[in-house]
Amino acid sequence: MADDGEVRWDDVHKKFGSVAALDGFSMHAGPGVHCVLGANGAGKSTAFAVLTGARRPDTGTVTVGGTPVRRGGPASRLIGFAPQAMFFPLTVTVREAVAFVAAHYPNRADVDEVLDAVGMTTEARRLCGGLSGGQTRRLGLACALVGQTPVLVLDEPVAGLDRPGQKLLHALIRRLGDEGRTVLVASHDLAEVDEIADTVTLVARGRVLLTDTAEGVRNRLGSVRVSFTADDAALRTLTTRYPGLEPALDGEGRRSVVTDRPDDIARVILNECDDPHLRVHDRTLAEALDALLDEAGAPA
Ligand SMILES: Nc1ncnc2c1ncn2[C@@H]1O[C@H](COP(=O)(O)OP(=O)(O)OP(=O)(O)O)[C@@H](O)[C@H]1O
Repeated sequence: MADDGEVRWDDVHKKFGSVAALDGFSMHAGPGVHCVLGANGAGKSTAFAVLTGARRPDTGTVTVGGTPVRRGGPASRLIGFAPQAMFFPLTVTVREAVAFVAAHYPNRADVDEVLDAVGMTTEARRLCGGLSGGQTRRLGLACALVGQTPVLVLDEPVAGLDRPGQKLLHALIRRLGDEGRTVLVASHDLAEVDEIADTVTLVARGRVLLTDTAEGVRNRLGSVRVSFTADDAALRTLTTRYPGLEPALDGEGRRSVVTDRPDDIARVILNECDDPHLRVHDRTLAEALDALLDEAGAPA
């Protein structure tokens, strides 16, 4: 019997008219934070919609905790879902809206604690109709969290939140992942992914291109960046020795290259320059993802 937090899509197809939103989508995730990336229209939200039972796949299977998903079926009690946009009755209070959602879950959290977790304590008695965009987003997240479900599906959770709200949410998502919940996050924000992801999945044209650990993605390509200052003669020597190398220039006059041969590059720079201020940096996850998305022709 699969753990309640195990989610799985097997060869899922879903068309809207002639558009194949999912075209053989297969993915598996267990406890931890799993970031799903891909261009607009890649199929991320549709993959989430078939997981939560909001949409029915044309073919293929989707399971949560080993149970096939169907609208209103038992698997839906295992999932807390915050889609990109949520609409609330204008004349109920924030607290009432969260309490209404909580009533559908057997293992619900204390409503006020959840409102505190998303930074909405002072808005608890406000009417939903009077909330700002960011406050409505936080309310949607509170509704996703209040069921204390083993699986959380968050579609661009911090879009529209102010910086303190983003930090609060990122810390919360990390904590939920560390507690052993399965948290699926669709995101376009590579810095966010770098901060919270245990695994990264790239989606393009309705299919999964790759899934790897954050560490695995960092190591997939030439994994370090070498930065330095160099005069034109030294740069010429470097690019002659390594054709194809195109050192980037930053605003402070420093050059940098991403390479899987940092020792060789560093040796040339140290030989050619008197005072190159050489630094070797670990490549960030965002840089590695950018390169992978470019390679796949699938911008984030
Ligand atoms: N209800 C719908 N009717 C018609 N086409 C749809 C519908 N929902 C999604 N699509 C189409 O399916 C494809 C996948 O859309 P989806 O919303 O899953 O992409 P996404 O990866 O979540 O994009 P974004 O990053 O913009 O949110 C797109 O071409 C989209 O236009």
